[in-house]
Amino acid sequence: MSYLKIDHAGKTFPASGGRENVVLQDVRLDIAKGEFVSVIGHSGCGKSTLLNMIAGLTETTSGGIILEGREVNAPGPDRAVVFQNHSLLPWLSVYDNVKMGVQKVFGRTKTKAERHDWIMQNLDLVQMGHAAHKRPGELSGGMKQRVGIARALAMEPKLLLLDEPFGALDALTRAHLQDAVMEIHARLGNTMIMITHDVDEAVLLADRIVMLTNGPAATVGEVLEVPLARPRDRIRLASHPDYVRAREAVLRFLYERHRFVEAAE
Ligand SMILES: Nc1ncnc2c1ncn2[C@@H]1O[C@H](COP(=O)(O)OP(=O)(O)OP(=O)(O)O)[C@@H](O)[C@H]1O
Repeated sequence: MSYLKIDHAGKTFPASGGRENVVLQDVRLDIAKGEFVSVIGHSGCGKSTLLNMIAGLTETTSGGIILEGREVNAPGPDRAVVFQNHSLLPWLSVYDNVKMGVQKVFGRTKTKAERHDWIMQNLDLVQMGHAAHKRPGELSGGMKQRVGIARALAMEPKLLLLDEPFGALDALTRAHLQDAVMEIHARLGNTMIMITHDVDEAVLLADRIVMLTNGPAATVGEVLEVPLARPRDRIRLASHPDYVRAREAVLRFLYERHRFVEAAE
């Protein structure tokens, strides 16, 4: 039995004039515990919709999402999401933003002192302990994303769902945060699913890359194993034959699909 099973899942939205917009159709995927999966596909194909279905924020229209043998049909603290644009509450300090989730999950099982230590431990994990008292407005984009990751991790979710978390960041900050996510994954061994538009990011981080076909009715087109040992070093990997091969395979998939769309228009 797989840890997370996306079982023939589909999503149709109502469209204007009584029509229907079939966004995803028959998506099938089995994800193992501790796996890092990247999801890539052209803009608008349904990546966020898929992640939202796993998060329980969007209902599936057909099929289902099964996490550890139980069907997902609502959001829950066992699935934390980090969005591209941080969703921190601006009137709360960094500390209190993380505390909100911690109270919800550990309000009954950890003492106040334990919860405090846990909040600080998670902020330190993303090197943001020093900014615990600051408000989100006083932080850079990269720092806000770090806090968003800390807040998600502090809930000890079974699944960490990352929806283009670094899309709005400059290349250097992005690289630092990619390294931070790889370290966290190595240390905690959590199951992570990350949407990205960035082929290098997908190859660097993932154990497997799930490539979605173009919409409408997008589905899994190809799944690529990334056979690179960890820890991964971006500089050393850049010329590694397996890295280059994986990168090419993803580019080819996207390029061929893209051409197909143009030809069909
Ligand atoms: N709540 C909604 N109601 C109606 N249609 C929606 C809704 N959410 C998404 N869609 C439609 O579903 C399709 C897929 O959107 P989605 O955001 O999942 O794509 P995406 O692959 O994540 O795009 P991008 O890469 O540009 O972020 C789009 O056509 C979008 O208009």
